[in-house]
Amino acid sequence: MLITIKHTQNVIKPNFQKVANLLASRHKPALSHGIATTTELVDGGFGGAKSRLRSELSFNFTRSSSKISFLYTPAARAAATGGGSTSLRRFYSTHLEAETTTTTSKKRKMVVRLNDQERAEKLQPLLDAGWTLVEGRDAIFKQFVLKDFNQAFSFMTGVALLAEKINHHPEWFNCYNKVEVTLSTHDVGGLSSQDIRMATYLETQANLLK
Ligand SMILES: C[C@H](O)[C@H](O)[C@H]1CNC2=NC(N)=NC(=O)C2=N1
Repeated sequence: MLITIKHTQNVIKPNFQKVANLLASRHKPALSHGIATTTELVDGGFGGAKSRLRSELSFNFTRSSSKISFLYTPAARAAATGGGSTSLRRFYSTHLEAETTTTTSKKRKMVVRLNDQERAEKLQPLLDAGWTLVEGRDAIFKQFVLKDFNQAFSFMTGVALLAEKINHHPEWFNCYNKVEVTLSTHDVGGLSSQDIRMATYLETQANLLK
């Protein structure tokens, strides 16, 4: 069976890459390495029969990079090269192990829920500034009262630009000069540093408009 470079580049590697990127963006500190396996039916080369190829994706995450390598298991190697011509074997074995290393972008911040110490240090100043904890949710709420609708909407526009920039969006309601904002991080099911950052920005912007 001929695993062409094209197949590896166009199918296997990008799929693994997607898994790795997802894991890199969502992995918990505890998850520093692991093995993911996938099996796929791959056309045999030169009219060979289809066979099931089981590949292993092994990954290791460090703070600044995630090293992803995928190896075809010995069984797959045997299945893939057994019976093939010598040239096929040679081709297959030279392209059998491909290693990709991606460096998760330095900018991507791993988002986790605030721990107790962070809540005491970072959440308390916001509660002092009028934010309240939402009943039954790990979220914070505040109603901002601006001069008029025009000011309220420009306030929201500025916040919307930050929301897009940091990929963190408020749950909000606007009625004339009032803007009601609820913040929580859906991806982690509660408050994270993103909410602190967004709330702090809202406070700064609202104070500028006073
Ligand atoms: C797919 C997209 O990146 C995610 O859904 C982002 C978008 N904005 C978000 N906003 C908020 N408040 N919480 C999130 O978890 C979140 N996740």
